[in-house]
Amino acid sequence: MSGHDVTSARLVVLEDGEAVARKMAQWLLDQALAKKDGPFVVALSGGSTPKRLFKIMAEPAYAAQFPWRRTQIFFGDDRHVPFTHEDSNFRMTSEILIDQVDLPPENVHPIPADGTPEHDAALYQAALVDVYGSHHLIPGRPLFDVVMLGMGPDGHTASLFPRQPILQEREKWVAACTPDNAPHDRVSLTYTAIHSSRAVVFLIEGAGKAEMLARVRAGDASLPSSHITSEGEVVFLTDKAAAGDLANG
Ligand SMILES: O=C1O[C@H](COP(=O)(O)O)[C@@H](O)[C@H](O)[C@H]1O
Repeated sequence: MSGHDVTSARLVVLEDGEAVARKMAQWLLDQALAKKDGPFVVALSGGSTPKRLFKIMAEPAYAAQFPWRRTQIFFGDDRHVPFTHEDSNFRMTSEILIDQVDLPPENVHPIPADGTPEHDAALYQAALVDVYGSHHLIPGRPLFDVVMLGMGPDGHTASLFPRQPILQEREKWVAACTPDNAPHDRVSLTYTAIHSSRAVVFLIEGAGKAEMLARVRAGDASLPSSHITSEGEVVFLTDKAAAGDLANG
């Protein structure tokens, strides 16, 4: 696949998690305002890292500037649990961001969780096809403007977990995954869908992720995050603690 990968990705190192979240919020606003042809389509990450970003995006002064009505919100992955479950990425994002801003409900696309994971993955792909307007990904016409990603301590990103068949999926845009080292069945964007993006941005914070980030930057093929590509740009936005020695070079 042509485009950019994690070894050539831009590394942006900021003082701390607050600075990372503020930078990402401003960058997202700039991208959204600059998008003139069609909707601004974003895939959000889950877990704990994006919470600070979502709080900033819900602040009245920020939210008033954001073009919510022409923004389509998707999720990079979710745990296959009811929307009310404490581990649901959709629940977390709704409470902190979605319910606080002027987003039309039809612009918000939670990953369904009431069928089998495989069936719900197919439904989610259909929702993406609907917004994209084609069953086939067209190079030069990305599915997403921005895919936000996190990274787990095992090198997983979205719900692309080590040792799982989803890592080999190249046709489907969305697939099910059952990690052997983390709770819950998952539904996740595949590498193929993530690649169809103008930009992929990893948000990575904390000293606990420094070793993993260094291995991913070096292209360690055993880690799922190392295989992320985008037909646009790939960026790591990190705090000093996660960047470790990479901050110096
Ligand atoms: O399970 C998940 O983990 C990753 C990383 O989460 P974090 O808590 O370390 O920020 C996250 O990006 C993904 O969306 C989530 O489902």
